[in-house]
Amino acid sequence: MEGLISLKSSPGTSLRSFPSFNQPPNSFARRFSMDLPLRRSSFPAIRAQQPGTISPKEEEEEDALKVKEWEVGMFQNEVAASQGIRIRRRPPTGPPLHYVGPFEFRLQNDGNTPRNILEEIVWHKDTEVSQMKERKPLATLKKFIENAPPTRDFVGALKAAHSRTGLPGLIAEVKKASPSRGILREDFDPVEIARAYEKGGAACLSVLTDEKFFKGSFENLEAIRNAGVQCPLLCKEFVIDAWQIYYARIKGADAILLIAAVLPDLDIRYMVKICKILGLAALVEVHDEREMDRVLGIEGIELIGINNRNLETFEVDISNTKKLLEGERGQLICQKDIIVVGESGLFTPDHVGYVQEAGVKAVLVGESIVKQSDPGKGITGLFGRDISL
Ligand SMILES: O=P(O)(O)OC[C@@H](O)[C@@H](O)c1c[nH]c2ccccc12
Repeated sequence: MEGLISLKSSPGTSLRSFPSFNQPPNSFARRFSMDLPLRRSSFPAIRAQQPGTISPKEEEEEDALKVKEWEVGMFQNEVAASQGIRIRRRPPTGPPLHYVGPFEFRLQNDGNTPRNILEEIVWHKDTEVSQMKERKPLATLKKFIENAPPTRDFVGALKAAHSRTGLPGLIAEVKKASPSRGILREDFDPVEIARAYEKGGAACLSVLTDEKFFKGSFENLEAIRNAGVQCPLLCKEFVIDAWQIYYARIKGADAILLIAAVLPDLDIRYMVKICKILGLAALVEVHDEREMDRVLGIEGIELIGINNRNLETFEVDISNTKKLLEGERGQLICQKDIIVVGESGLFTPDHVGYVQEAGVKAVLVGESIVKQSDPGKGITGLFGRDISL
C-alpha cells in the first residue's frame, strides 16, 4: 500500500466489525467489478440533484452512496497497488463527511500533488472524462455506434505489412507535442501528415487525442478518418474508463491503447472484452517485466506494445524491448501468437533492426518521422529503404 491512504485499526475495534474491509481486495473487487471502470457513472441521478431540493431520506441515501463510492475508490487503489501499479487513479482524499467506520485515516501525500507526469495526466483525465460523460452519456454513444461504419482490421494490416516487406509493420504516429519533447512540429496539419504516412508505406496510424499534454484531439482522429485515409487508426489516449472506448469508436478509431501502468488486471480484462464487442483492437502497453507478466496472464490479448520510454521518468532505452522478450516470456508470446509492437525512441534503420531481432513484428514511431518536412520520406529514412513499394 505504498503511498496510498493508509488504514489503521482504531483501538478497541476489529477488522471483523466491518465486513467489506474484512475481505481480501480481490474478492472486494469481484463484488464491485462492474463498478470499477464505469464507477463515476454509477449514481448519475444523485449527481444531478440541486442542493437543498432533496428530502432527509434522500440525503441519507446520498451520504451512504458517497461512503460506498469512497470505499470502492480506496479498494481500487489497493488492488492496483497489489499489482505493482504506482499510479493512483485520482488525488487522495479523506473519507466523506458522514463516514462512520472503525478506522483512523491518514493522508500520506501532503498537498495531493501528483508524483509524476503519468499520474498528473491520469488525474486530469479523470476530471475531463467525468465532464465529457455528463455531456454525452453512454446510452447516447451506444445509439451512434449502431449506425457507425465497420472498423478496419488493425492487426491484419500489421501482419500484411510485415509479410509484404519483411520488416516490422509501421504504426506511424500523428503527434504534435509531448510533455518530454515539447512541440515536435509547428506547422501541424494532421490530415496532411496522415496522408504522407500512408503514401510512405505505413501499415497503420496512431493519432494522439489527449489535448492538454500532447496537443492532440478527437477532432484530428475524426478528420483523418473522414479524409479517406485507408490505414486503420489507433486512438492514442489515456484510457481510465470504458466510456472512452465507446467514444473512440464513434470518432473513427479501429484500435485503442490500454496502459498497464495505469490499469489493474480487472480493468484490462473488462476493457479488452469491450473492445472485442466494438470491433476494436486493443494495444496493451507494458514497460517492465512485472507489467508484461500481468498482461501475459490475461486471456484474449492479441497485441502487446513494449514502451521503451518510461512514462513516469521519460527515460528512453530501446534495449527494454529486448529485455522483455528474452527467455520464457518470448516463448509464451510466440505460443500465444501475440504480435509485439516496439514503441518509442526509434530513429534509425539500426534501431528498427535491433528491435526486429529482439522479436517485434511491428513498431510505433512518432518523433523521428513527424519532424521531417516530408513525413513520408521520413519513413524511408527510418527503414533505410522505401517500404511503400
Ligand atoms: O515519438 P516516439 O519516441 O517515436 O514515440 C512514439 C510512441 O511510442 C509514444 O508517443 C508513446 C508510446 N506510448 C505512449 C502512451 C501515451 C502517449 C504517447 C506514447
